[in-house]
This record gives sequence, structure tokens and C-alpha cells, in this order.
Amino acid sequence: MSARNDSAPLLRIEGLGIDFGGLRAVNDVGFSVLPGEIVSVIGPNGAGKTTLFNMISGIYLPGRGRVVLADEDVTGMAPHLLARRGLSRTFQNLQIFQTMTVLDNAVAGHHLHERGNVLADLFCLPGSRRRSRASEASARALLDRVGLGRAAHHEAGSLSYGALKRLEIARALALNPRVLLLDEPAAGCNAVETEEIDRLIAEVAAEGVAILLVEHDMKMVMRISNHIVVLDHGEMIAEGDPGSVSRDPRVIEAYLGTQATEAADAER
Ligand SMILES: Nc1ncnc2c1ncn2[C@@H]1O[C@H](COP(=O)(O)OP(=O)(O)OP(=O)(O)O)[C@@H](O)[C@H]1O
Repeated sequence: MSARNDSAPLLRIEGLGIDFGGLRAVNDVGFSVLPGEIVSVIGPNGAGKTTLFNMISGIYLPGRGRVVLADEDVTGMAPHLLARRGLSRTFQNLQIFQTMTVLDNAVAGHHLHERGNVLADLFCLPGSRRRSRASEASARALLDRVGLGRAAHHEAGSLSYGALKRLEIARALALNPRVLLLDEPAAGCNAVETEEIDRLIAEVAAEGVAILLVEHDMKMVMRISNHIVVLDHGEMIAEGDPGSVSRDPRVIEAYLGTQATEAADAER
């Protein structure tokens, strides 16, 4: 992976923190994500990764610090406003409508950022029909991009888990993001599905999208990340390129050591 370039960050996190009662769930976290870069956040269970994502994507109001999106302070901004500014995310648990078709799921992603007139949509007025055709065409293009073009008319519930994960990414891409937050995109996937997701993430990054990733699959993280941020008990204990992070004694002690032990246990 290349060294970090000197372009301006699309996402900048500064001193971000939040407490839940007496618990410092996240404290003084700061890093940036450049265009085309894949930055991963890793750490043991309960380290604060999802909480950090929830603050960046407007689900939790940070108690401290700032979130800066392409030079605009967007701290605490609601998710739909962030989406309009180009920040989009997926969730750890799939947010797919299982009984709808794959295409309808992708179209639903478009509606999140279309400023349609609900009444016009309800009565199927001409403007809304035009909009629907446009969003269907874009949704089809997105499905092709994530390798699901042929499954457009299948019920989403019939897809393999890896395909569902790609559908979830397609929905987030429908917002045409400049910054994409992916929460465990490979969780529950087998090795082949993980590689497909890898490739898709790398392709999206190559288009200049800044990608922030939370993932437990260390092989994937080490393979695709340009930069890694390590959390432990809500604090940032290390950051750097995959090579330096994987050799960092604090990281090995807090996280990679346990991962290695778990992997060894699983093989016994
Ligand atoms: N809404 C909440 N209310 C109270 N405590 C919370 C809340 N959300 C998270 N926490 C606590 O904050 C800490 C960080 O949790 P978080 O889910 O962010 O960790 P994580 O790194 O994402 O873990 P995992 O890898 O298991 O998903 C944990 O101690 C958790 O119990």
C-alpha cells in the first residue's frame, strides 16, 4: 500500500469523545482520511469502534471534539444531512428488506437522498414517475457495479450472505458518497465472499472515495488498509500503516495477541 499522500483530508476527526454515565466509551480520538484512502479502526470488543462510527455518522452527539467533512464542521449533524453532504454508512447488522427484490432495495437507497414530493409519489404524478425511472436506472448501474446485476429481480432474502453485504454497500453507494463508513463489511462472510468485498472496497477507494472501516477480520484489514487506527478502552493506542501497527507491542498485547490465540484455539 502506498504511503499517505499530501492531499487534503475528506474526513477529519479531532479529539472526539463521549461518556455513557461514568463510562468513557471513546476519548480523545483524532485521525484523518484522505481521498482514495482506506483507513481501518480496529480493537477488541467494547473498545469503542461502533460508538466512534455512531458519532461520526450523526447517530450519537459527541460529548467532546469535532467531525470535519471536507473542511465543514459537521459535528452532531443528523444522518440525512450528512448523507446530502456526501457521508454515507453501512451497519453491522444488515439493513436490507429481505422480502423486497434486490433492485427495490437498491432503489430504496436512492430515495434516501432524493428530495421527492411525498404526495406526488403517492399519486404517481409524472414528476415522480420520471424520478422513479431515473433512480431505477442508477440502481441497476449500482447493482452491476457490485456484481449483482443478474440478481436484480430476485428476492433479497434468497441471496447469499456475501451478496447481501454487497447489496448493503450498493445502497450506501447510491448516495454517491465522498466518505463511506463500513461497519464490519466482511462479518459472517466466507473467504471467497470476503475477497469479493475486498475488491469492491478497493475499487470504490480507487475512485477517490475516502473509506473508513471497522472490521475484525485482521487478514482483510492488513491487506486493504492504507492506515490503521487502534482503539482500546475508548483510547487510541496506536496508528500507522499495517506493517508498523502489526508489530506494535501495545497493539499485540491489547488485540492482535488475543486474535492470534483465538485463531490458534479455533484450529485445535
Ligand atoms: N448506548 C450505549 N449506552 C451505554 N453504553 C454503551 C452504549 N453503546 C456502547 N456502550 C458501551 O461503550 C463501550 C464501547 O462499545 P462499542 O460497541 O462502541 O465497542 P466496539 O469496539 O464497537 O465493540 P464490538 O467489537 O464488540 O462491536 C462498551 O463498554 C459498551 O458497553
